[in-house]
Amino acid sequence: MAQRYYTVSWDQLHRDSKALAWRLVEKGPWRGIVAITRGGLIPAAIIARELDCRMIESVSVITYDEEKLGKPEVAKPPTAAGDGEGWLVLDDLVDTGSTAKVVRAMLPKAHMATVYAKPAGKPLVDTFVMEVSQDTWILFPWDTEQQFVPPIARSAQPK
Ligand SMILES: O=P(O)(O)OC[C@H]1O[C@H](OP(=O)(O)OP(=O)(O)O)[C@H](O)[C@@H]1O
Ligand SMILES: Nc1nc2[nH]cnc2c(=O)[nH]1
Ligand SMILES: [Mg+2]
Repeated sequence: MAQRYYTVSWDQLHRDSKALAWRLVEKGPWRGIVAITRGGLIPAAIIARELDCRMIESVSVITYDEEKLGKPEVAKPPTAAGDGEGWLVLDDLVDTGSTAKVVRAMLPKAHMATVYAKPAGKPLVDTFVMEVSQDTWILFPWDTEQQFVPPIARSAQPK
């Protein structure tokens, strides 16, 4: 289990994805975008809009069962992106780098980018926006919902 959580709101995800688009627009032009599903789909949609790109491919890699790391399984390989030359591969984050490694092997010439990166996976991506520590679990807006929390005074330990 992660030692801490970092909650990302829809607003923040939109802002951080646009910041990534600003970095990527300078590195194009791009033939198309390969989204690593499922987490890469929303950043890919935001970035495709900013880069004016309508050629979207997907690759599905299943690496985690909730917070439990497993062996990456390719549920759907990319078919339209060849060896990846001129293509941009997008994911929400890189953590251990297991997913990125598998996708790199399929698309060796692609440019890989994520919105968030942890230190262990950082060397596997070409561009990212924000680094978070390795012991942090990022909670995306699709993983969470707003709910009641009790006042601090009621949950604090008595002295
Ligand atoms: O760098 P890694 O340690 O491989 O972790 C990063 C990957 O883990 C998550 O995907 P997940 O396997 O949970 O699937 P999902 O995107 O379908 O939710 C996340 O979206 C990245 O794709
Ligand atoms: N939501 C989420 N999925 C992950 N997969 C690997 N690391 C993470 C993380 O920090 N948050
Ligand atoms: Mg994923």
